[in-house]
Amino acid sequence: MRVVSIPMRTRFRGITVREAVLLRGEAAWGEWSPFLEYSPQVAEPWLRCAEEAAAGLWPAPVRDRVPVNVTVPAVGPERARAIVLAGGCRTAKVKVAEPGQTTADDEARLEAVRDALDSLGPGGRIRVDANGGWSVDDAVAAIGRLDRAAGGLEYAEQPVATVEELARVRRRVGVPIAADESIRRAEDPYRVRELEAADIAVLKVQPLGGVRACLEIAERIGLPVVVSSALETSVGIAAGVALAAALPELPYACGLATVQMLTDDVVSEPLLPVDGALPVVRPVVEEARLDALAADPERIAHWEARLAATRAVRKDQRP
Ligand SMILES: O=C(O)CCC(=O)C1=CC=C[C@@H](O)[C@@H]1C(=O)O
Ligand SMILES: [Mg+2]
Repeated sequence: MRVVSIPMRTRFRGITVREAVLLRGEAAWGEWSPFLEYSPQVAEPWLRCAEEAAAGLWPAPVRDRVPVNVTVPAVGPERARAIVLAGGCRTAKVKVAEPGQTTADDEARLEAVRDALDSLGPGGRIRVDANGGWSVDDAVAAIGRLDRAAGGLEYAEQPVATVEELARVRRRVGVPIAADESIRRAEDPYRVRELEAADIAVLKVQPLGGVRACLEIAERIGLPVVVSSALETSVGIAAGVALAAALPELPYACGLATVQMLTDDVVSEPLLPVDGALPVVRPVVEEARLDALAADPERIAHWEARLAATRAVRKDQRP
C-alpha cells in the first residue's frame, strides 16, 4: 500500500490537496481514495473498486476512446474561460449553486464558458451540476435562467438533494435531469427509475463498488449513463474509463477529465484528453512518482488505520 498527496490546481469540493491510496494486487494497481469525511461503511465500496482493479477483473472494452467533458469549478468567468480553452473538450460541465454565490455568478460563468466553447468551433455542449444545492422552486427558476445564459443546457445534474424533489423538478423543466448523489449516496439507487426522477444516470465506479457493479446498475436502471470521476489519479480514472469502454451505449461525454485538476500524477502517461476523448488504456504506475508524491508518515498512518477500519466493516457484515 502506498499513499500519495497531490495538490489540486483549483479548489474543488472544498479540496485543495488530494490524497489517494494505491494498492498493488496480483494483476495491477488499484486506487482507493474515499473523501476524508466518509465513514468506513461509506468507504467500503470504494475499496471493492480498488480490489477489483488490482485483481484485473475488468470486463472487455467495446470502444477504444471515451469522449469527456472539461470540468469547470465554481470560479469566476475569466478563470472559467481559461479552463475551457485549455481543456480541449467540446463538452463542459460547470459547477453551479455554490454556497455563498448567486445565480448571477452562475450566469456569468456560463456565458464565459459558452463564449470559450464557441471560439473553439460549433457544437459545444454545456451541462451544469448543482450538487443538490437548490430547493425545488429555486431549481426551476435557476435552470430556466442558466439554460438561457448557456445558450442551451444539455442537462442539469442533481439540482436538488432528494430523489423525490428531483422527480418534482423534472416535471417542471424542459432541460433533462441527471441523478448523481441520488444514485451514489442512496440506500436504493433504483428509486430514481421508480419515480422517473431522471433522464440520465451519473455513475462513479469507486462509490458504487467497481466496474462490474456499475455495469449491473447501468443495465437495471434503464437510463443512459454518464461515467464520472471521484477526482482520482490516473489509476482510479482508468477504472472509470474501463466502465465507460464496456457500456453497450455511450451517448454522452463522461466526466473523466479530472486529472487536469491535479498538479501531478503517479503514472508515466496521465489519462488526459486528446481531441476531447480519453484513450482506453491502462496507464503504467511509476514507482519514482509514488516516492516523489508520498504523503507524510502521519498521513500514511491515518490511511492505514482507515483501511483497517474499512476492512473491519466487512467482518461485521458477515452472518
Ligand atoms: O463529472 C465531472 O466532470 C468531474 C467529477 C465531479 O464533478 C465530481 C467529482 C467528485 C465529487 C463530486 O462533487 C463531483 C460531482 O458531483 O460530480
Ligand atoms: Mg455530480
